[in-house]
Amino acid sequence: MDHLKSFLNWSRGQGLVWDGIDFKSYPGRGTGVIATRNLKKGEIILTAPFRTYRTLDTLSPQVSDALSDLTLHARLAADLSLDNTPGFKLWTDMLPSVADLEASYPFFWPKNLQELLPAKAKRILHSQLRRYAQEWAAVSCAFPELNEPDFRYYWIIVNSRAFYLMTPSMEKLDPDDLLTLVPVADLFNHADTGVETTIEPETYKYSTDREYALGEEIVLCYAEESNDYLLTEYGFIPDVNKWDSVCLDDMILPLLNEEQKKALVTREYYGKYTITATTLGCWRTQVALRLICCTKQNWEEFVRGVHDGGLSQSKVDELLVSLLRDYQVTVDESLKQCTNLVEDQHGRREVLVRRWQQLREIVAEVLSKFDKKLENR
Ligand SMILES: C[S@@+](CC[C@H](N)C(=O)[O-])C[C@H]1O[C@@H](n2cnc3c(N)ncnc32)[C@H](O)[C@@H]1O
Repeated sequence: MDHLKSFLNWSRGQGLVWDGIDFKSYPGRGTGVIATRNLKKGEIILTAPFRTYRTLDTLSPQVSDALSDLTLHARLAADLSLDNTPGFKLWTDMLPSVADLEASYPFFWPKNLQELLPAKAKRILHSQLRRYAQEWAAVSCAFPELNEPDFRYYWIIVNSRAFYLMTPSMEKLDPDDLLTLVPVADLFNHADTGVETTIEPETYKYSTDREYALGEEIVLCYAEESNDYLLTEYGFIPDVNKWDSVCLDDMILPLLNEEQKKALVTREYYGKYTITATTLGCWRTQVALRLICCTKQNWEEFVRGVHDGGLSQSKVDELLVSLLRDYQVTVDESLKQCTNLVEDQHGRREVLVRRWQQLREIVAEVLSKFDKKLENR
């Protein structure tokens, strides 16, 4: 906690201002933000001047010059790895440790555990690992003195703590170049909904999205995404996530022939098929399944909004239910494999088991809704 106090004192000195909040450690979530009085909706709790951020504009000239072709993510990670200023040391001292990250991030897990992740999480992870390998190859060539564990650590730190912010000077930038590290604001933990941000000349202001009672944790929504995404990008799975979903790509895509795949690509409906506990198949899922169940002409008309697809709905529902029943078998097998893993002190087995249980619950809920829907037909 002393590290946190020193960092907060330094941050105040840099011009960060907060009111009605404090920072404390939460079991299993690291440091978070707590209300120190009852807060009304819309109260400004944190003001962070642009000059305290680490962005494209604050990269050291050596990193900017040598790595101009790389993503800002990689350039920020290299810049952090090479920084040895005293203020920066105060920040890094209170960051999660290497051991914390290694336990929670699938990126660091051994291959046998990575292979047990659900398909969507695996896809995100593989793309992270591919990108990381390319970026490290370029960074190590430009800065041979850098050691890989440092770069890898900061690469994940940037991944888990940077926001996409748009300051006026960034308006013309490529979206990837909006990545910004904002000290202190990066202490908010995540939940389904949370604090709001507004931009004022030279500062970002963080305000309450609702009333908070004294002692309540104040959170931010990092992304309205599934737990597969939160696990691979941020290293945790919340118990409650109204944005959670099951990705059906691995079940639907193999059912499509080449012509059907082409039709979906042309219409920009290829992949990202999901179900949630509240939707019985998202719009994209409805589109893809209809292509399998209906004539091409009927499908074209559905996609163009000529009709609502009501006549083919029961066929679509039946196909979806049979896919979900098959998926239930996959889920149960994966759950069994994860449950049989040897317990490890990092809690990774527990995370895998919880994730598969969550997917099982969503599928069971959707199937029970379908049962009711079919009964009422
Ligand atoms: C932006 S930082 C938030 C501050 C962080 N807790 C700390 O100690 O520095 C994001 C990290 O906080 C943790 N975190 C955030 N929200 C969480 C949640 N709801 N449950 C568990 N861990 C969470 C994860 O480790 C995540 O990678």
